[in-house]
Amino acid sequence: MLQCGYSIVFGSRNPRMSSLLPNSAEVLSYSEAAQKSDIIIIAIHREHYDFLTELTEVLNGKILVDVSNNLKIKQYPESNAEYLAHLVPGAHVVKAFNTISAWALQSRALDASRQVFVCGNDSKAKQRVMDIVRSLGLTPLDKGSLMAAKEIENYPLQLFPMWKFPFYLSAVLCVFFFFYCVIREVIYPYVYEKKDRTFRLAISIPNRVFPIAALTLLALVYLPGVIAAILQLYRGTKYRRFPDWLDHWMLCRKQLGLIALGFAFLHVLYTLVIPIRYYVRWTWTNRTIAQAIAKKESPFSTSTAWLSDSYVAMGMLGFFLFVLLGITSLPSVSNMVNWREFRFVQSKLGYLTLILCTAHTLVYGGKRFLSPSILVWYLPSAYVIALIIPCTVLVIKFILILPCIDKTLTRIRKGWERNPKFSESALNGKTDI
Ligand SMILES: NC(=O)C1=CN([C@@H]2O[C@H](COP(=O)(O)OP(=O)(O)OC[C@H]3O[C@@H](n4cnc5c(N)ncnc54)[C@H](OP(=O)(O)O)[C@@H]3O)[C@@H](O)[C@H]2O)C=CC1
Ligand SMILES: [Fe+3]
Repeated sequence: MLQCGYSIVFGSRNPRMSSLLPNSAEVLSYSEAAQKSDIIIIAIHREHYDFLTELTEVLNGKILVDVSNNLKIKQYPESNAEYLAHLVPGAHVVKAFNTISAWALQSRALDASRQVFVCGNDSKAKQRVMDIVRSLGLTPLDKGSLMAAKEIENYPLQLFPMWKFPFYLSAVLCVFFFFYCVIREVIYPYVYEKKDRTFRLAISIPNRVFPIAALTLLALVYLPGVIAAILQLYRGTKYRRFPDWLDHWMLCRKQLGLIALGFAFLHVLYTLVIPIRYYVRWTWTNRTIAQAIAKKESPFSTSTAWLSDSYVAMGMLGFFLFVLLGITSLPSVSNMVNWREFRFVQSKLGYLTLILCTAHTLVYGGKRFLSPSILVWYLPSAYVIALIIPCTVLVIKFILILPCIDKTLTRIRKGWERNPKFSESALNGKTDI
C-alpha cells in the first residue's frame, strides 16, 4: 500500500519493538493509529479482537477491514466479520483480502489468485475498500452484505469440495474392478490350471479397469439428468426441489466427467503399448509357428475384420468427442460459448460420446460374453458389469424419456392453465422453486 501511494500508519502493542516494518512506516500505539486513520485493516487473529472494545469510541464511524481466517470450517457460530461488527457496533465492517496470501502480496505472484472477495453492509465503506483493492492491482468481487462473510471465510479452508465425491467414487470403482479381474484372470487360472498369470497385474488388468471406470463414470455423468427428468415427469412439475443427494450429484458432473476423461486417456496409452509387450509378441510368434508346423491355414474372416475395425473406430471417435467435451468444460472455453451452444456440446455430443463408447465396449466384449468360460467361472466378464449403467441410461433416455417428454410438457402446461391458483402461487414465489 505504501508503494501504491497510500499514507499508512501501523498500530502495535509495542510500537518500538516492530523491527519488521519498512523504514518509511510510522508505527503508533493501537489507539493513536486508530485515531489517525479512517480505514483500519484489522490484521490480527480473531481470538485477540477483545481489546477493540476499549477503542469503540475512537472506531466510531470508521471503516474496519476484517482480513481474518479460521483454522477450520464451523470453528465459531458466526463469521469473524460479524463478530467484529458486534464488538464495534459503531464501525462499518468490511470483509476483504482473506483469500489473498501474504506470499501473493509480497512476491506479487502472477500465478496466485488476484480476486479479492469483498462484502459489507455499508455500501460506501465497501466501495472505498474495493477502490483500494483495485489500486493494488487486484480484482475486487462484490459478494454482497456481511452475511456473505461466512462463505468468504470458508473459501480458503475448502479442499476441492466438488472433487470429493467423484474421487471416492472412482477409487471404489477401480478397487472393485481390479480385484474382480484379479479373481477371474489371476487367481482362477492359478487354482484350476496352476498357471502363473501374475504378470497381468501390470498392464492387462489395469487396461480393463481404466476403460470400465471411464465408461461407468461417463454414464454416471448422465444418470442424474435422467433421474431428474423421471422425477419431474413423475411429479408433473419442475417447480419442486430435487433431493439433496441428487442436487450434489448434478453439481459435480463436470468433475466426474474429467476423471472419466483421465481414465480414457490411460486406456488409450495402455492400448498403444500392446504390440511391444513380450507376452503379446510371444503369443503371436507361437501361434504362427504352431500353424506352420501343423501346416494349418487360417482363412481371412471378413466379419471378424469388420468387428475389429468397427470397435476400434468407435473407440477412437468416442475418445475424440470425449476430449472435445473435456475442452469445452474448461472455464476459458465455456465462457466463449453461449448457454445453448454449451448445452448442445455437453448434452447432445455427450450422449453421442456415451453411445460410441458403450458400443465400443459392447463390440469388444461381445465375443467374451458368449464365451462358455463365463458359465464355468460363474462370474460374468467385467465388461458385462461395465455395460449395465451406460445401457440403462441410454435406454431410459431414448426409449422412455424422449418420447413422452412433449406429451407431458403439454399436460403440465394445460394443468397450469386449468389451475390458476397453482400458477399464481408459483409466480408469487410461494412454491419451492
Ligand atoms: N498470513 C497470511 O498469509 C494471511 C493472514 N490472514 C489473516 O490475517 C490476520 C493476521 O495474520 P498474521 O499476520 O499471520 O498473524 P500474526 O500471528 O503474525 O499476528 C499479527 C499481529 O497480531 C498482533 N497481536 C498478537 N496478539 C495480540 C493480542 N493479544 N492483542 C492484540 N494484538 C495482538 C501482533 O501485533 P503486535 O505484536 O505488533 O501488537 C501481531 O503482529 C489473521 O486473522 C489471519 O487469519 C489472512 C489471509 C492471509
Ligand atoms: Fe477400448
